Amino acid sequence: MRLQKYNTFEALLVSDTFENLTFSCFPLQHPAPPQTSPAGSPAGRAAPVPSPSCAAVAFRSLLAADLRFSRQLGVCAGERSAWGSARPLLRLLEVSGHGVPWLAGTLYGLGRSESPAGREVLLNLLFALVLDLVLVAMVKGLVRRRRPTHNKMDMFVTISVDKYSFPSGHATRAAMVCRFVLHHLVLAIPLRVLVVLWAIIVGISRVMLGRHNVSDVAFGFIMGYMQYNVVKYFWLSPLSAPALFAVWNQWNQ
Ligand SMILES: CC(C)=CCC/C(C)=C/COP(=O)(O)O
Repeated sequence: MRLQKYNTFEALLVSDTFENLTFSCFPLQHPAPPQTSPAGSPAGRAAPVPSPSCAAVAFRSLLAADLRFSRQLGVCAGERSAWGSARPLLRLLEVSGHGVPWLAGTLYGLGRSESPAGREVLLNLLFALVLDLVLVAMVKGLVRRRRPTHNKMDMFVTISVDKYSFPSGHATRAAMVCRFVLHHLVLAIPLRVLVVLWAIIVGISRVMLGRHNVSDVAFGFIMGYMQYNVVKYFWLSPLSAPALFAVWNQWNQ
């Protein structure tokens, strides 16, 4: 049977419609009474099928709605999709929220920065970006939710866990970087609004490109928002990490 290939969470997610979901996971109607063999022997008895709880039915309904809604929003999933002509623009947005340019830009800034305060902020941004990659990889590897079937796997630089979609790494990074930038950069109001808009648009574009379901992005935003709290808690400074800054200063002399 097809379901035997999946773990429980995947089994809930492999079907694209509510109807498929009910048939491919657990039946939502009450099962037919178990059949017994003519002799009534236990060997001939069909295993009873458990009826799902209300919470399980509600959860599955939500997942089915998520899959269906995400498919409808995937209007740039291919060149021939409804809004396929906007795909190159959305792919540009994809690169703007990708880990490689953010890591490369931060490392470049660190190498060029001459002020200790600037270096401290950039070092913490580097820590935040690495933390984000590690946490997202862990959750993706644990949940193992497959990307939507309408996604074209033509993404720019991926790692093995990126075949999974929960949570969206772009959404976590966008939310975390947005909070980081708003806290540590002195920006005029229009620029602050632009940063927030960028984060929101990066998230929405993941669903429009067909890379993710809405729930992947929603959870990604929440996770990224909370990741900034971790960065703030473990903020690296000459006081909290004197050895690190001593090595750094030595290296830059
Ligand atoms: C290889 C490096 C440094 C980062 C990978 C960035 C990436 C491809 C994340 C996946 O994002 P989504 O989960 O939003 O598709």
